[in-house]
Amino acid sequence: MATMGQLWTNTGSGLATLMFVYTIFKQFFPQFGDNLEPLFHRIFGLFYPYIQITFHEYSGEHFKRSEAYLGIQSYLSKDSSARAKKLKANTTKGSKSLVLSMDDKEEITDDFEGVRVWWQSKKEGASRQSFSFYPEADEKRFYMLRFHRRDREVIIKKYLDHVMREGKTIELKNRERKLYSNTPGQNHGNNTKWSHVTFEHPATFDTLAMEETKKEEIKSDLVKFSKSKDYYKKIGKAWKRGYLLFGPPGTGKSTMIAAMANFLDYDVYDLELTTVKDNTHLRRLLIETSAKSIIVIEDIDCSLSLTGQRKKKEEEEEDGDDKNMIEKKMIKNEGENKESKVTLSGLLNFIDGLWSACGGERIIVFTTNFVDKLDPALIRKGRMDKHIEMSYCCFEAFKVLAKNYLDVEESELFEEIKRLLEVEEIKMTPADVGENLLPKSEKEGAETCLKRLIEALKEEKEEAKRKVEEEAKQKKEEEEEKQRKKERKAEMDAEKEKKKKIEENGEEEHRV
Ligand SMILES: Nc1ncnc2c1ncn2[C@@H]1O[C@H](COP(=O)(O)OP(=O)(O)OP(=O)(O)O)[C@@H](O)[C@H]1O
Ligand SMILES: [Mg+2]
Repeated sequence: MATMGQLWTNTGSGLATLMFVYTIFKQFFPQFGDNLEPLFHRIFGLFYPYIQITFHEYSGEHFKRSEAYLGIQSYLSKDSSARAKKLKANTTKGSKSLVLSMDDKEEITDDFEGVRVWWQSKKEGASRQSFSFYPEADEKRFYMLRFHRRDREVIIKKYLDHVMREGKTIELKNRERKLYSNTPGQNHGNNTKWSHVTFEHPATFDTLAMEETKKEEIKSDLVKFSKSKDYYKKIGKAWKRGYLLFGPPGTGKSTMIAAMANFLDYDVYDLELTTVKDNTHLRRLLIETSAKSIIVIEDIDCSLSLTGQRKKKEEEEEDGDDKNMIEKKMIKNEGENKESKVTLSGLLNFIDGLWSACGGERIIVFTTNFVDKLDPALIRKGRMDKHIEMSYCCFEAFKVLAKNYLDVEESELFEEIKRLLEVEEIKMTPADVGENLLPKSEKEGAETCLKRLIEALKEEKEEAKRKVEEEAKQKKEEEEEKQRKKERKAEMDAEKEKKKKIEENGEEEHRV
């Protein structure tokens, strides 16, 4: 009895013969060729149990590569680099690394839910003899997917979706991420537009100096957000999340944003509100942002009329005597508002409303040095979902910096540093700690740097002590001055009282 292999070989050669006969027949009797083609395909289909789908590189719009083709290319790149024997290396626009894909005429197999498929990279078209600047223009590349017809359901309903989804994920991972900014140098008429550079900030959560538990909490919050597309859809909320980072300068707010972007593989839009003319312009800029991005507004407390309204209010509450001063300030505020008319409500409306229509996930991050200065409407939960305090360097954070800067994980000097940071509670920002740990010459070893940090911490302690003493002294002097004023006033009052009495007595004597 013939084996399965022999059976297929026989069928295969039978089909080849049929094809050959048909081609000859078509050449000699072209008038019958077209009529017989459907019949031929039907006969061929009876013996050939496979279905083929082709995905062309260029389809539809001219010069625009088909998304499906690119998705498949990315999807297959992970397997082809491991399995195909002939590979092709490409740099695609916006990709940060080489994309390896299988070369023309190569075939690889893929298994999905127990179903096997075959992918082939193919090329068709004339190879021109004449010279052209675009020698490849006539070549048409495509991927051909082949599968057994009994698997049609799985392939059409599930597998192709799976390929596209995975392909997109790989594409996103490979893409070059961008840092966008709306700098005033890029003026178009009156409005600034986004310009971009490659985003290559090296900060990661591993290099971020912060308590481990806090880092883990933020990381899992980000992961949960990025995977919650369906959840946000279900609850009818725009797929966005707001973070407020607050803390003194040099505690790592900007570094944290870079670490977030690197962690999620998102683009960053650095929005400079002072160059945004008005709410309409702001809206346009925000609508232009792409999905998978972090929109950053740094130092929100310094951002013009957002706090301008508050400034006016505060001024009204000021001592009425200084009217001239207030008027001057008001004029100044109006001047500022003229330059930029972005309002708090404009920004809030956008955060709350329009994003729902934009689709795609976005994170918005505000940073500030003074959280108390912000309008409560801006930072209420729901708008800024997570408030993260970036504070002075703790021992755990120091250890991260020591590892980053000096490659040191243990040292007997650590005890002293721990005591200074935890027992003495000396406040130093991670930026200052880092500056002290940074070797200043080739010769400087880790120990020298750690000792420099200890000295700096001690100096900081002295400085803090001096400050406290100075403040106490100033306060005491103010109290004394107040007391003196009080006593002087009491003396003057007594004097007045005395005078009054004398005068009253004089009048009485006069009357008597
Ligand atoms: N938590 C941290 N972990 C690691 N490096 C840090 C940290 N904080 C500060 N640094 C270092 O200090 C420098 C300044 O930090 P960063 O710009 O992030 O501070 P910031 O809080 O944004 O300050 P500002 O309020 O002035 O904008 C960074 O280049 C970084 O190297
Ligand atoms: Mg900053």
